[in-house]
Amino acid sequence: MPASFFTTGFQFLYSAESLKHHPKNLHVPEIIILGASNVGKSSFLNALVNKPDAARVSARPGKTTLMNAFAVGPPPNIPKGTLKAGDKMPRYSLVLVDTPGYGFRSQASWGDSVWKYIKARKMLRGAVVLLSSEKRLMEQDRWILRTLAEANTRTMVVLTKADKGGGSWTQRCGDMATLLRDELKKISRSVGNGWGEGSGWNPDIHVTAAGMDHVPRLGSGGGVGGVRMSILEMAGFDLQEKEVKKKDETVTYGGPVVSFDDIKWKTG
Ligand SMILES: Nc1nc2c(ncn2[C@@H]2O[C@H](COP(=O)(O)OP(=O)(O)OP(=O)(O)O)[C@@H](O)[C@H]2O)c(=O)[nH]1
Ligand SMILES: [Mg+2]
Repeated sequence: MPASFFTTGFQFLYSAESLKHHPKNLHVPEIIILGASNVGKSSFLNALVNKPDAARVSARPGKTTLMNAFAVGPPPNIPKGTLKAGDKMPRYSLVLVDTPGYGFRSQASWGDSVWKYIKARKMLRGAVVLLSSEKRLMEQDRWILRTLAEANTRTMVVLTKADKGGGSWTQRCGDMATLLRDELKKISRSVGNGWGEGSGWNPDIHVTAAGMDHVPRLGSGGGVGGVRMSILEMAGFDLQEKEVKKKDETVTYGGPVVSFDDIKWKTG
């Protein structure tokens, strides 16, 4: 069900250099994909929408240079009365925003435009922060997690490239998830604005191998199924129904999500 949601009505929307270049959006939830250069953001988006060529991917860092917005999902059920005069009824339910990576030729403008977007974008409902399971946490990763905490933006962390790196991926990713939860708890405590475990950051740290169709013991699709559900949950959709339905903005989701452990055990 979440899979078909992400492949329905897919379209490229626009590229934007900074906040002022994003067209007005008052109705459709947005999810931003963040992470270091070359971590696999564009590959991850392509895996989500099940289209290998949706966003351009390259082995060389610095491929994505603008914020690129993509639409997915069926036409939304927005009551006509809530549309502002002159606004068109959107034809899709969710916007996914791919971003340029940080850490490559360190551009000051990157931090500035993403920071402004996170602080000011009205329909931003959540962020997916990608971290490479073959690398250590970088200073910029900490900065982005703290920025999201300060803006009180719901955040989920996804470890990518589970298929790379030596040794057992379960051990490697499990250790990294433990370290990250400690880091996230530390940020929660120091920011102190209610951005906590569950309410701000998702305690389930998902693992993906977006670059591959099948990873042994990770299941077909490399953990993307559980990630799709968590993204829909952050964006405010009801996953208990047969169809994916948009929830009232004030209702918080209390249903099941596929956790890191579930992925590990269910597909073993
Ligand atoms: N083995 C493996 N390779 C991956 C995975 N995800 C991405 N890659 C590879 O990593 C490289 C970078 O992927 P991109 O998706 O372009 O990374 P990005 O984060 O969008 O990079 P920038 O746009 O430059 O910031 C490509 O060669 C991908 O094929 C993965 O899960 N496993
Ligand atoms: Mg990219």
